[in-house]
This record gives sequence, structure tokens and C-alpha cells, in this order.
Amino acid sequence: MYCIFDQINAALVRGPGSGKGTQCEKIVAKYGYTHLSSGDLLRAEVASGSERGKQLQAIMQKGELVPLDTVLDMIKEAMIAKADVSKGYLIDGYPREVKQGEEFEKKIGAPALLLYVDAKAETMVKRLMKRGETSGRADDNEETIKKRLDLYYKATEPVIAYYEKCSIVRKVSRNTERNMMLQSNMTSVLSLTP
Ligand SMILES: Nc1nc2c(ncn2[C@@H]2O[C@H](COP(=O)(O)OP(=O)(O)OP(=O)(O)O)[C@@H](O)[C@H]2O)c(=O)[nH]1
Ligand SMILES: O=c1ccn([C@@H]2O[C@H](COP(=O)(O)OP(=O)(O)O)[C@@H](O)[C@H]2O)c(=O)[nH]1
Ligand SMILES: [Mg+2]
Repeated sequence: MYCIFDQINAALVRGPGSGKGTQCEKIVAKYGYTHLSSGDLLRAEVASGSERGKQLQAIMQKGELVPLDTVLDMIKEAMIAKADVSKGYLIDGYPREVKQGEEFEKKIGAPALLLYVDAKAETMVKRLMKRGETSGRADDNEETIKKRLDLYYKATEPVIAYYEKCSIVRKVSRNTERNMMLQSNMTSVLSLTP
């Protein structure tokens, strides 16, 4: 996840099912940022029944990445729609690969902070399988979860290294189930941001 633009605050990058959405809700409740989940924006397009939504659904249920420009334009539109009321943006689940980050910086702006929270693969699989019992998400099944994890390790983890070069990454280890630990880390990191 990212926080973008001048009122930049914090950013969070985690694997599929690691709890990005869950933690974003807590961060928004505490700091009032605008939470934009790229996955949720795509699912809303799918739910609209549009032609584009049908194409996106075919890609997402395989756990593959949708076209860069599609998701970037959707994020940009969502940010512009909130620009006059937003305290800062929490982009959940984007960028998924380095070139997405580069395009984001060209078209929108550079992130101020990126929190990398790692969770064990088995924790992520277990959580997504459990969530899949009620989520109704076409990609919360064992086969697609494995593909999403592979893609995360192959394409998204290099994003951390890319942003470590501009020293905006803060690592938080979250291999335990305790939310509180992350919350206290978030507070300390957020208080450090400009
Ligand atoms: N036990 C436990 N479950 C958690 C925690 N954080 C999230 N979950 C659960 O794990 C599942 C995935 O959490 P999400 O917040 O949806 O994860 P996500 O990273 O947004 O997942 P994607 O949208 O698939 O990328 C949900 O069922 C959550 O309720 C945690 O700290 N402990
Ligand atoms: O920038 C993005 C964000 C999401 N997705 C697609 O949307 C799905 C759901 O994304 P979400 O963040 O909800 O779940 P995650 O992939 O993190 O498990 C992903 O598996 C991808 O197929 C994508 O292609 N690009
Ligand atoms: Mg999510």
C-alpha cells in the first residue's frame, strides 16, 4: 500500500491475505486517511457488469495482473474524486511490480513512506482459505491463492528493494497474530513522517 502526494503519511506493502485491508481500516479509523484498495476498485468494476469488468474478472480469477494502465487510471480517478477532502491516501495493494511504481510516480507522484509488513506464506494461505468460506471472492480458492502468492514473491517483493533505495521503507515483522504490535509500530512510524 502507498500513501501519496503532499499530505503523505504512511504506506504498507504485504502479500495476499496478509491483512492489508484489515490494517487499512484501523489506520483510517485512527488517522483519517483515504483508503483506496486497487483490488476493491477492480472488483467494483467487475460487479458493474461492464465489458471491461468481464475482461478484468477473467484475469483476476486466475490471480494474474490486470493491465498496468487500467488499474493505474482507476486509482488516479479515485484519488481525484477525493482530492478536495482527503488528508492523504493509503493505496492498498499497489504497486504489484516495479514498473507500476515507476508509472505511478510519473503520472501521480512519489510515495513518502512505505511500510513493509511481512507475514509467513502459511499464515496468508490459512487466512485466505478461511476468508474464502464467506468472502464470495472468485480468487479465494487454493489454486488461485497459490498463484497470487507466487506472483507476490516474484513481482511484488522487488518493489520493496526498489523503494529501499530511496530509504522510505520501514519493515515490520508480523509473523504473529497480534494486531497490537503492528498498531504500535504504525503509530511510531506515522509520528515520524513529515
Ligand atoms: N488471525 C488474524 N486474521 C487476520 C489478521 N488480519 C487479517 N486477518 C484475516 O485474514 C483475512 C485476509 O485479511 P484481509 O485484510 O482481507 O487481507 P488482504 O491483504 O487485504 O487480502 P487481499 O485483499 O486478498 O490482498 C481476512 O479474513 C481477515 O479477517 C490478523 O492479524 N490475525
Ligand atoms: O494493482 C493490482 C491490484 C489487484 N490486481 C488483481 O486483483 C486481484 C485482487 O487483488 P487484492 O489486492 O484484493 O488481493 P491480493 O492479490 O493482494 O490477494 C489480484 O489477485 C490481481 O488479480 C491487479 O492485477 N493489480
Ligand atoms: Mg484486501
